[in-house]
Amino acid sequence: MIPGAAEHDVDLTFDEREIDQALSVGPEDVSPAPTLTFARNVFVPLTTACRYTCTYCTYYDPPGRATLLSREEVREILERGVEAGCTEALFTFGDDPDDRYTAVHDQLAEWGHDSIHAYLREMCDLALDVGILPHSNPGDQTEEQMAAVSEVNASMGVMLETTADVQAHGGPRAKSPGQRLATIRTAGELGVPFTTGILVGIGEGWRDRAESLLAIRELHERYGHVQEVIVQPVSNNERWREGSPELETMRRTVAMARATLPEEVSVQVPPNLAPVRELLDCGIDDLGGVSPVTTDHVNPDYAWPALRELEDIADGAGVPLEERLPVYDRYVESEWISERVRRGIDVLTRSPLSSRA
Ligand SMILES: O=c1nc2n(C[C@H](O)[C@H](O)[C@H](O)CO)c3cc(O)ccc3cc-2c(=O)[nH]1
Ligand SMILES: C[C@H]1O[C@@H](n2cnc3c(N)ncnc32)[C@H](O)[C@@H]1O
Ligand code: MET
Ligand code: SF4
Repeated sequence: MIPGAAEHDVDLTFDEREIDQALSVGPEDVSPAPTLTFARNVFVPLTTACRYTCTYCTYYDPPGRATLLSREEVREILERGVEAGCTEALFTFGDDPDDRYTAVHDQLAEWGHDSIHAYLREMCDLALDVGILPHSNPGDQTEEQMAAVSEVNASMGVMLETTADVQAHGGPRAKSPGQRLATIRTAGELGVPFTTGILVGIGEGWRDRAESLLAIRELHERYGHVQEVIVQPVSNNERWREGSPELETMRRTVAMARATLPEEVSVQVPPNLAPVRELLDCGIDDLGGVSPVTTDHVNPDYAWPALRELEDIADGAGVPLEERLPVYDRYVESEWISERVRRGIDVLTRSPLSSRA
């Protein structure tokens, strides 16, 4: 049983046979993708406050140090993004930051907001005004929280991380796999194009990886909302010293993801954290959000490769590199996309992505 699944009323029905099937997949069983995509983004770390303390994460600050970006700071980042031709504003920050930190709560109140989601909504609105599409990943969300921001986001996301009960999520404040799955399900119920993924090397085993991918597949089969699944290797930093997964582990996991997930769901590996050249034959078809402007605030020691290097990676594999929006094409014309976001998309696509700087 997946920890927290019963509590969050998540019932998944895959069986042992499907797990065995996923476990039997290797790189030789999948084909390389015919194209590689990426999105040009700016990272907007709204706050470093977080209710959790994942042991692999350097992003969160202890209470007292945590900060909140002001509207003007956010505007400045967004404008730099637009100038650099970015299409995505990646809003990602600590989970429920106002829950544990009175300073964050008080600052929000001073700015006239009763929750981080109310502020996020205003910042997404600002992004659309400035001319860039919001993709928010605020961690776990209730239906009410997600509904408050879904119509001002082109897509949203949360990493499942793993369905296993790992020590990295231990302690009194721990991510619950059941709650993560409930967040992914909520996105499906609300019709939000969604990004999720697994974090590899945090203490999970092969069976857990198979189970995590099957859980994502089942939720996607119900709602059709998963646009991409990130296979992210955990990276070393000053809090996490247990190392990153071996190349062979990444190769088998990417192949497992490709073989387990339906064809329309992209398999993304971030080029700053993994040797993507050596994973292309395992079925990656997306390199995720890459920023010409901001650092990866979650993994600040790992710089983004230049766009020229992405071209080089695609060339090496003999496939075209294509820029995409934070929302995948198949959702753009659907009723899931609000009028407000559609207008933002129209403005961006009037100047073809391929002809931009
Ligand atoms: O720069 C990063 N982008 C991350 N992204 C952004 C992602 O690369 C792109 O924003 C998506 O591909 C959407 O275009 C995430 C998005 C999610 O929805 C969920 C998790 C992540 C994780 C990261 C991350 O660690 N670093
Ligand atoms: C936004 C996402 O960043 C990921 N994340 C957090 N810390 C690390 C790390 N050390 N290495 C790789 N990914 C990490 C988690 O998967 C989170 O969901
Ligand atoms: C640095 S993690 C950012 C998003 C959120 N706190 C999560 O873990 O999912
Ligand atoms: S990974 Fe996300 S939830 Fe975990 S401590 Fe870092 S910011 Fe918080």
